[in-house]
Amino acid sequence: MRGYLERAQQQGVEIVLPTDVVAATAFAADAEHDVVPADQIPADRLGLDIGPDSGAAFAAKLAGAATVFWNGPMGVFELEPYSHGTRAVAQALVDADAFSVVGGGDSAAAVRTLGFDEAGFGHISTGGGASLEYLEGRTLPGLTVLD
Ligand SMILES: Nc1ncnc2c1ncn2[C@@H]1O[C@H](COP(=O)(O)OP(=O)(O)O)[C@@H](O)[C@H]1O
Ligand SMILES: O=C(OP(=O)(O)O)[C@H](O)COP(=O)(O)O
Repeated sequence: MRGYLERAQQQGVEIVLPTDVVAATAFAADAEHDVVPADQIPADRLGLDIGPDSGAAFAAKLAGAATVFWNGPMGVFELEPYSHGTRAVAQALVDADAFSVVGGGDSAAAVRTLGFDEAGFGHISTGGGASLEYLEGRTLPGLTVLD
């Protein structure tokens, strides 16, 4: 992780990390959960979503973007208490002028499960890792066959 952050800094790429996290006592919707600073998750808790400050910060960054590629929900969106971070990012994409691509089976499911109109996004693909490899310029066997 630190290696990635160093490489990004060297190349002038900004990485925005969460500053707060929803920390729960168990992987369950009815578990006790609180928002804590990202670097202070108690040892007996699980971080299951980004917190509201992070959601707002991510949304603010997305508001000014021209193109957004979204791969991966912000938390365990399937459980309501931990769906708010993912909802904040999805709403930011809908509100932004950016061309947005949602890539990933779970990200695509999140957009639908949370009730967003798919028309609010530029493109939704079930391919997550595959989409990223395609953007890297790698050859995808399935596409090669179609050529
Ligand atoms: N903090 C977390 N702890 C456990 N599971 C998580 C956490 N955050 C997200 N998840 C789960 O990971 C899955 C998303 O996987 P991911 O590979 O990131 O998405 P995609 O398929 O869109 O690429 C979802 O089922 C989500 O509930
Ligand atoms: O994007 C996905 O996963 P990934 O983000 O782990 O690559 C999809 O769930 C991949 O599903 P598939 O490999 O059946 O096309």
